[in-house]
Amino acid sequence: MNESPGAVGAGRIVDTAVVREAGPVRIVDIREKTVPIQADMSNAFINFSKMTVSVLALVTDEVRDGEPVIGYGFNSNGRYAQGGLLRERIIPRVLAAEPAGLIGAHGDLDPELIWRAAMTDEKPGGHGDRGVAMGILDMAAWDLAAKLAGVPLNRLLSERARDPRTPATPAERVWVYAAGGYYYPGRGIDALQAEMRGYLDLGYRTVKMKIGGAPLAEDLRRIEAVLDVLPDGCDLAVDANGRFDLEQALAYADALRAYPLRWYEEAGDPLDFEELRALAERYPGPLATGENLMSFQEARNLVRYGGLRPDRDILQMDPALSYGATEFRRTVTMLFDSGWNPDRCVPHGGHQFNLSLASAFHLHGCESYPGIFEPFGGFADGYPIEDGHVRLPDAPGIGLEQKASLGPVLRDVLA
Ligand SMILES: O=C([O-])CC(=O)C(=O)O
Ligand SMILES: [Mg+2]
Repeated sequence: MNESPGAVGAGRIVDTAVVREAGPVRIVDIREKTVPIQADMSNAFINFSKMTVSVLALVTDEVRDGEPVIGYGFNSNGRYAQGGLLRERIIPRVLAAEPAGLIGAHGDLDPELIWRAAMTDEKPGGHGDRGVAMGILDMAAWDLAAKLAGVPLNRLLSERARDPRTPATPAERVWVYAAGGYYYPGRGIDALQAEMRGYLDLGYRTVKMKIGGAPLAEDLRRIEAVLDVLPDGCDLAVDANGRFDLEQALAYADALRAYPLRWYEEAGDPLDFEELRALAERYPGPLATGENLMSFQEARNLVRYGGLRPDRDILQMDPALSYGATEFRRTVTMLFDSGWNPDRCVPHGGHQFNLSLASAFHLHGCESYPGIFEPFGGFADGYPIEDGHVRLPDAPGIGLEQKASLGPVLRDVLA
């Protein structure tokens, strides 16, 4: 058993696993556990005191170094755990699938085939929480596929899931920015400034803060206070979490254009493309949105109808919340076909799965949540942020075992 920090030993499973004699690897068990990631902080729309995450383990009969090979997945923060959907529909379909039907051209378990089995008898539309549940399963399927292939996920995705227009090898480092600046009870501007200084000390060059949870004048004071602590070469993005109607979105836009913001995020409802279009006509700076689009089809509607500008705006679709990497590869192709370069994408989510996708598909970057949404947020231990960029570990899979604080949570799914 690997005793390195963060190793996810699962001896108990070895005892019960059907150890394979010959033939392709089989999935022998799928476990889901709902865990809290509560924090008494708020964006303009929700408070996170009751936030939860589903952690899922895909257990195989492949044993290496005395341990079964297991793929792990979880959802990004902001959408709740999906135990119901997973346990009632998605997991039983994968377990009921003919094992040989899940083996792809590479002779191993294929995430695309697992995805299709899980979506059996699901009608089009109605994405929402189903996209989240599928994202959790798909993350585990890709973690598993990369572990079985013995390569880091960014390399596997680059080899097996890359659009031909994407560079042939994964990016070695990815631009990341620190997302924080939430509203906390009784918290003043000094604490906000201290939080942002902390991100700069960690090596970040771009920080993000919440707006829309306070009156405009107060938000402008908060923004100016953060800009005051940012040295040259650093910048600030702001995020309204879909709080504003058109009138409010435009009032903020008119005030925000006085500041050199990196972007103005999710002003209005994620599906109100008419509001977004009007905002894009009025606000000259970069806009960002997409984290609450839960499917390829919704992302396509954003590109078709949202009035966004491919030369400056940022797309934040989060693969972990929207049917996974298997679906995101289709989104990448759709973007190329629509005259967008995927390097306008900066996925929401702040974890290693999306970081691997950003590297494999040469996206502009990836979100990061230093110190919040732990232990799910954040990257591998020993990979510091350097001048706003991070490198990826060279271990098989997503690299979740390279983050010691995740170990107990992953082990617990199997308990
Ligand atoms: O507060 C949230 O739900 C997270 C969010 O918008 C972001 O990371 O951009
Ligand atoms: Mg956001």
